[in-house]
Amino acid sequence: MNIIQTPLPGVVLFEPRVFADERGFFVETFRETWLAEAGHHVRFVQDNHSRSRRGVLRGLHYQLNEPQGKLVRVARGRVFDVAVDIRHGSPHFGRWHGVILDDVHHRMVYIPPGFAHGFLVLSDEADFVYKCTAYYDAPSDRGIAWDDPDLAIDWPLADLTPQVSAKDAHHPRLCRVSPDQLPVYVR
Ligand SMILES: Cc1cn([C@H]2C[C@H](O)[C@@H](COP(=O)(O)OP(=O)(O)O[C@H]3O[C@H](C)C(=O)[C@H](O)[C@H]3O)O2)c(=O)[nH]c1=O
Repeated sequence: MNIIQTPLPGVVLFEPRVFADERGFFVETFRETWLAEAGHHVRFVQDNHSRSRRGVLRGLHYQLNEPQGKLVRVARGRVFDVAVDIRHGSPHFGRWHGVILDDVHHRMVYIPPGFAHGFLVLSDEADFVYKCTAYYDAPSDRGIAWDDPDLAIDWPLADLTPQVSAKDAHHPRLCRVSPDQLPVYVR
């Protein structure tokens, strides 16, 4: 397993060893020790799985109460995955990092609590699976505009027109979110 600290502090890339043979492949997708090795002492309490068609963009989402850390990966397909530091008081506030996740290299990303998260599906279909460090709390589910001009996320749209949910189409720009509606940066 390669553990790579990304240029966005806190966001970590995991590159597992993939064992391919004539039957197919085998890959370990989670070890509790990986997170500790990466400097994150967290416990996961919920697993999620979403399936999306090409061009779907889910995000940018975050949870205000009990912010969720997420260990994300693509079980099938290919996506462009983005994390944004939106923690009020963070020295990296408003910075984003994007990475391709797919079912060839099986890379995973850990996104700490307090970051907004989203992804764009590049394959015909994508099964996106992830572990969360806190339970889903619908009342405190929040979002940031995926196309926020201040974030200027370089989504690999090419010929894609993003398909976003009605909810995701109406999230505010980060600059319009009051600080009390943002996760707090804890040094
Ligand atoms: C996230 C979640 C959703 N739901 C229910 C609520 C809705 O009735 C339905 C679809 O929810 P939503 O449209 O919020 O699903 P996504 O757009 O995939 O949201 C996720 O997408 C981005 C990329 C994330 O990082 C978050 O994990 C999460 O916000 O599932 C649950 O019951 N439990 C959950 O944990």
